[in-house]
Amino acid sequence: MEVKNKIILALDVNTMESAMKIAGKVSDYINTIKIGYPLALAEGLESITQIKEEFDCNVIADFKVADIPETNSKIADLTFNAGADAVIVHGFVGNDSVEACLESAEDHGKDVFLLTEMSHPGASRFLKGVSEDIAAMGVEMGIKNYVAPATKLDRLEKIRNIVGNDSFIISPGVGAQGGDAAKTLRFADAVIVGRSIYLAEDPENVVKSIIDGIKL
Ligand SMILES: O=C1C[C@H](C(=O)O)N([C@@H]2O[C@H](COP(=O)(O)O)[C@@H](O)[C@H]2O)C(=O)N1
Repeated sequence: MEVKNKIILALDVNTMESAMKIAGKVSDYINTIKIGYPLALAEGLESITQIKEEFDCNVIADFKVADIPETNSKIADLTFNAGADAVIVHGFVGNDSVEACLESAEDHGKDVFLLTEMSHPGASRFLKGVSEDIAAMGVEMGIKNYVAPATKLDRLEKIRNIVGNDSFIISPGVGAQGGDAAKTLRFADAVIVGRSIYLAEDPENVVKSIIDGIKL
């Protein structure tokens, strides 16, 4: 996935009106948008379709898919049919559940991002202990796209070392959660930014300053 300016907008607003407004303000700089439960539950899977059509952008559906294989297949099929280019899948549920999403992605010519470790403090209690195994499972399964935290650079580096330099890592936690874009991009290929952009008075200016900070 070609992510313009290495920035993915996490569009965690709960109306199409605000989604369109914010995405429109930054569309010159951002070509990849992550849509998760806030917008999808509020406005339906149609939100994916509309954003994709309006901005001709990459859409990553952040549904953190984590069910049994049969249900994962249904979730992934519905998500890709709505127009998503990729779906984020939890790895802790094991390879059969992840495989179900991979098969759906293959059927649709789309991608899976495997979520290895999360950016919030609570992830250290359980997920941290298995995140490297999850990354290793992803490698065994031939997965090339991963999610790993911008707030824990030591963990991000470990995940990079496991998945290799030819894998594509996107990292959430920049800005509102304390992560730094430039430092994160030492190990990741793109950063995910939500509140710092969509809550800003001037989202375009925030994006431009992140881009400047990355270039330094
Ligand atoms: O570990 C993870 C996984 C998950 C994800 O990207 O899959 N996210 C998502 O990334 C965005 C950060 O938003 P903001 O904090 O910039 O407003 C939100 O949509 C979160 O749901 C994380 O924040 N950490």
